[in-house]
Amino acid sequence: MTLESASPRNSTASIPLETADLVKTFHQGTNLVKALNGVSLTFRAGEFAAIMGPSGCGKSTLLHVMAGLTRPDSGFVSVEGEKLSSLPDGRLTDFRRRRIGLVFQQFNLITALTALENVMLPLMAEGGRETNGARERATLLLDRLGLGERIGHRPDAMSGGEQQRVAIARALVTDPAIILADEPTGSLDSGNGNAICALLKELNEEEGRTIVMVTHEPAVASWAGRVVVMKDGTVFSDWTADQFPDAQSLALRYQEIVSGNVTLGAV
Ligand SMILES: Nc1ncnc2c1ncn2[C@@H]1O[C@H](COP(=O)(O)OP(=O)(O)OP(=O)(O)O)[C@@H](O)[C@H]1O
Repeated sequence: MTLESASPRNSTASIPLETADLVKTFHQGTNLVKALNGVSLTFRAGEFAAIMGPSGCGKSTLLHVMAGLTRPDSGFVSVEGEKLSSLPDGRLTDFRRRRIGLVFQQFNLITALTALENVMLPLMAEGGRETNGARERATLLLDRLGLGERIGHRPDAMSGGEQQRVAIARALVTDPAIILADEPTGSLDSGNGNAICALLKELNEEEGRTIVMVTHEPAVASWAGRVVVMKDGTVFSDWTADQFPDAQSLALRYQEIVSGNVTLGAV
């Protein structure tokens, strides 16, 4: 079963996500850390991309900037042609809620709410009022993700893999232009991690969802059709699936970069 799209995901939005020359600096005591140092990337509609790189290279910062959770010092992010920097805070929050689906390593579900209520949250109107069709859409999504029997359960009564599927359902419920996932398998064992990767791949292939996922695991990144490797706040390499035929070859190439055995010109 494929969920019907309420938005023109593949028509007007051929470039759902673009970044241009992003720079982001953080203060750490008296030091300045350049987390992003000129990142320009374009993600096409229906693309499934992984962002990899050694710890501290700026992956999460990039994802947060693309999600509008962190404002860059310079450069811009454009989602479906809308520059996030041109939106004041209130409109940015609203835009993000409708057009960007977020998935985090720690699931970020509300423990006092059931799976169904968590998934309905992005559809609730001002004052917590239920909007038309919210319950039906959330139920359909949870069913689609194999959680039809679990909709009344609270997160602490669910496995990590189930909680992450609830979080993915919540990310999908507004039918956003893009799904941004920060280490979505990072808190899961390999079996549950694989199941989440398979689910993301299915959502990408069967529904044309554009997905950008941060991970430091080559086995997880190899599910994607494109792998961007970052180093020191910049894009070090940008590979398509034909350049890494399997997880093992990706792991080898990635390890060479992380260990410093490859220079930029050789990638
Ligand atoms: N809020 C912050 N305040 C200060 N420094 C920060 C902040 N967020 C990130 N940094 C620094 O920016 C750099 C990039 O961090 P970021 O979390 O984006 O890296 P990462 O590649 O996601 O790392 P990891 O794989 O370990 O999660 C790091 O040096 C980090 O210490």
